Amino acid sequence: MSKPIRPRFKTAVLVLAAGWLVYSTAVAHLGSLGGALVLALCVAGPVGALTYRAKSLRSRIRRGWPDLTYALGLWQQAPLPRFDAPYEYVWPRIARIRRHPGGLDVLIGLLPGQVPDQVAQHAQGIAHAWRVHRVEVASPRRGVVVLRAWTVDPLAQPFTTGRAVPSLTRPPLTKRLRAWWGRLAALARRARFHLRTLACQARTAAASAWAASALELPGSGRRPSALAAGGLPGGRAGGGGRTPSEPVGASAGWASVEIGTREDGSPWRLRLHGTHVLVAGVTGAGKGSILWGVVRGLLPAVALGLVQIWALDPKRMELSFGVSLFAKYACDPERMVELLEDAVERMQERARSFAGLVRSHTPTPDSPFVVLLVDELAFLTAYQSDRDLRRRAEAAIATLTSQGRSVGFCLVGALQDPRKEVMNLRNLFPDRVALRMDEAAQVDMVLGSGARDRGAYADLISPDPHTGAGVGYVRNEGNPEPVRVRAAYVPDSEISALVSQYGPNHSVYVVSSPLDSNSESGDQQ
Ligand SMILES: Nc1ncnc2c1ncn2[C@@H]1O[C@H](COP(=O)(O)OP(=O)(O)OP(=O)(O)O)[C@@H](O)[C@H]1O
Repeated sequence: MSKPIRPRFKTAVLVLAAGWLVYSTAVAHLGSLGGALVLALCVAGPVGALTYRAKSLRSRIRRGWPDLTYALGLWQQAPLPRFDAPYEYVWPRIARIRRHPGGLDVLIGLLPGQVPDQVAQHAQGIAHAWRVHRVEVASPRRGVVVLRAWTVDPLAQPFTTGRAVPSLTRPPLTKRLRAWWGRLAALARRARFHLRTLACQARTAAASAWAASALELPGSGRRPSALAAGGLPGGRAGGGGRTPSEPVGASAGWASVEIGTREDGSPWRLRLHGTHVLVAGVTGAGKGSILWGVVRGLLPAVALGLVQIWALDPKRMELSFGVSLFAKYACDPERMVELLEDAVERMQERARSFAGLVRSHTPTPDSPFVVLLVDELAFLTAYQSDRDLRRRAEAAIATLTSQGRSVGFCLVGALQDPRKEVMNLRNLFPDRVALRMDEAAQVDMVLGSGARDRGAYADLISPDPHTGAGVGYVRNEGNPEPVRVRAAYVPDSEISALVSQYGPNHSVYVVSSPLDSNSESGDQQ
């Protein structure tokens, strides 16, 4: 028993001796006031440290981990060294706790026979036990699980890229003061979040530079030319096989568009060229902000003639607001199906002309990148009472999504109900976004099996539009890990501004008018 006490005893004697030395020096030079100050510091220091230790999330996690793992059923019985030895239990140990910009990463070593899914299915219970906003589970390597605890929700505040719409009635002073205080607090939280992000990025960059120099890699710190050209999804400029001789399209951004923010504070760029995107969410989940984010991001390239946006708007309430921005627009069932079939025809014609000559499509005014926005896909595939129209629509959507991406056709479809009876073609969309969902099972229907267990709790997104609209989880083709994102809100005033800036500049071929149920065809300009 005496062995572990001895070093502590020595330390205590040394600390007391040092304290006495500091105290007597302070009394000798500053008198009794100096002595009182040193005494106050001596009391406040350890009390502060003990309080922090007791209250900090890090120490709460460490202290409560054995009990929590017991409650979650993650304990195992240790093998008995002798038949008469008492039973002993082991639990997955915390190897390390690291800071990340929005909270803590807790690195757990799994016990033999345990799999990450066993921990992942308790992510919610762990978040409640730790009193944090959310816990994500990832397994970066075999035998290890990282529990990413988010203490704050960086996406709780909505944002737009346009100007705020001024309120018509002036709220009372107390309300205004509270709103100002809320804004200040949110600003401080954002600043803190961004500072932490910067610090993390600097640390990561320093670590990779150090690792590269330690390994003496030639050209360390430089990206391979293929990546530097922006061909990666998520590259800030347009990509998709872009060559240095095509600066125009690159600056206008057609391969991907920035439509919001990811949970880690980085911009959320939605890849469009070379893929198709399915956006699912209940009514009011914010599908409109994604559709309008795509439109807003593509308009500079539309103005250059490199991109065409075709809009299918069965509700007549969403995309009709900016009808002059689209190369084609349809809102009644028959015209919408015709428009889809027209896209299929053009796609096949382009494929025939590319065959043997071009392997990847690069937009030019002669062969623009065509983005079809379909609001409420189920209207064509499930709710359509005309069986022939439904069959034609399904055939056209299936052909476009299975063959269109390599020849510069992208379908962005929105729908409310992701069940197979409603949308049996969802597997043909490589990239998918799950906004707020009604049921837990629907999350996996949209994002793929196991997405919810990996932390995509789309069914738990707040129904309050201020906190939850536009919030969702995105799963890209190359990365099965769902990423939490929030789309920027595109207010009506901004759509009007886009219409007046870009609307009259290019010719509009309206297939059917949003104001008229008797559809008509023809060139408007
Ligand atoms: N990104 C966002 N940030 C904040 N609020 C948003 C955002 N997107 C939408 N909202 C709010 O939520 C409301 C509903 O959004 P929206 O109409 O886009 O939902 P939806 O999913 O398209 O619904 P529906 O399927 O019924 O058309 C909007 O009126 C707006 O107030």
